[in-house]
Order: sequence, then structure tokens, then C-alpha cells
Amino acid sequence: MSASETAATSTHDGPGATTEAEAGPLIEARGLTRILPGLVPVTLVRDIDLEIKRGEFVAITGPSGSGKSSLLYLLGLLDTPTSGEVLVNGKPTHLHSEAKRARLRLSTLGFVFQFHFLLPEFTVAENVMIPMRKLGKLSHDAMRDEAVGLLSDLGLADHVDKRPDQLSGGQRQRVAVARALANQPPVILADEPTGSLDSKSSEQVFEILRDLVDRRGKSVIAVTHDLDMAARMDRRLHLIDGRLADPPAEGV
Ligand SMILES: Nc1ncnc2c1ncn2[C@@H]1O[C@H](COP(=O)(O)OP(=O)(O)OP(=O)(O)O)[C@@H](O)[C@H]1O
Repeated sequence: MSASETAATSTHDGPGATTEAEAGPLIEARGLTRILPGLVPVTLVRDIDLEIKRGEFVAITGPSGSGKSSLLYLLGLLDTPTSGEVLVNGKPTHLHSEAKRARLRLSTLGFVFQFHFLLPEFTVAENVMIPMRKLGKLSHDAMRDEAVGLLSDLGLADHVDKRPDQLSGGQRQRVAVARALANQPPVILADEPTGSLDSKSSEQVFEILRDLVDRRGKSVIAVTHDLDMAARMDRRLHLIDGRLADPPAEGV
């Protein structure tokens, strides 16, 4: 069974899985602007208004340097706007302390980057347990069970006690997806999640993300240069020079 089939047929849906039925958007940006100060200030994004609803698979596209990663980091509360705000579950976040933002990130947002960023000295299961450990809600055994469940769902049951360097690139990225799901966040933010994978692994990871949206009701926001992939998502946000724009008919 392929990883995507495994994920699609999974019954694993641990505590805190998205059963909440709030009607409003999960993530909102209002007038979001980020300017790096300096002798020559650099505008990363400007005047972005958007809403991400529950169960949406949204692509962020645009030319290189158009602000895609910057926008994702702002939506993920990894960076703070110069003006404007990000709301999570309808609640403003701009007055939160860094500790409160960190906790909101841990419980609400899962991150997948182009490179897996797994810690090489830890096993696969231990890597997936890291965000759970930081949230501090579960016992060691419960965290381990949760991690093994998530990894099994992604077709990695036989690899839980291996080190990352014993896995293929595609398998490592699937571990990164499991780690992003560790605290059952309703939103996954992915920065070119398939950007460093071969086409087969890339398709597997895409199918896993698609499945998280379709069958688990997650919202996935993914930066991508792959327009075919973007076309298979539900909606596309296109950036030009840090602003939202209509996507071109063809090409980036
Ligand atoms: N710390 C920084 N200092 C100076 N310029 C920066 C910094 N971070 C980003 N930039 C610039 O801001 C712009 C937006 O960067 P960003 O990485 O968000 O774009 P991107 O669309 O994700 O690009 P790519 O597709 O190449 O990854 C780029 O011109 C980038 O060079």
C-alpha cells in the first residue's frame, strides 16, 4: 500500500483532531505588511487581506522573491508584521507575548519546510515527539503512542526507531509531515514541501497533504513553484512584489 493510500485509509485521529465547528475562518490577515527596516527598507509583503477556511488547500505562488515565504512565516506567527494583523480562530495575535505566540503555534499550526530539519541524533519517533514535548500535555508513553500512530498512518511503521539518515528523502519528508501533525493542529503551513524531492516522492507527499484536507478536514497552505501542483489545490493566492495579484493565465 502506498503512503498516500495508508494515510487515506487511516483511522488514526488522536485527541484534538479537528472536530471543532467554528464557522469563521481559521486564519485571517488584515492589511498585513512587513517592511525590514534599514537604510534601504525592504518590503516583504504589503497590504495583504486574506482568509483561510477550515478544510481548504491553498497554494501560494509567485515569482522568486515575491514574498511567498515571508507571507507564510507571518501567517505562521514566525514573524511579526510591521502593520496589520493575523487573526487565528478570529482572535488577534499581534498583542500576544512571544510565549503565547509559541504556544498558539504549537497547538494550532504545523510546519513543513523544503528541507526536513529532522534532528539527526534522535530517532524518527523522537523527532515526531518534539512538538508534543514542548506542549507538555502528554506522558512519555502517550507521546510515543501518538508518534507511532502518526508515522504508521504515513506508511512509516517500520521506521519509527531508525535515525533520519537511514531513510530516503521522501521518507524523511513524510516524517516531517508527521512531526507537523504532532499536536493535531488544524492548520499545516508548508514552504515548498516537495521542492527537494524526486517526482515520485513529491507526488506521495502531495497526496498526503491532499488527504489531510479531504479526509481529516485540515487546512493546508503551501508555497509552491509547481504550477501543476498549485492547480490541484483548492485555491491559489498569487503574489507579485509582495502584493496579492491575479495569477497570470500561464506560467509564474
Ligand atoms: N532578511 C532579509 N534581508 C533582506 N532581504 C530579504 C530578507 N528576507 C527576505 N528578503 C527579500 O524579500 C523578498 C521576499 O523574500 P521571500 O523569501 O519571501 O520570497 P519568495 O517569494 O519566497 O522567494 P523564493 O521563491 O525565491 O523562495 C526577496 O526579495 C528577498 O530577497
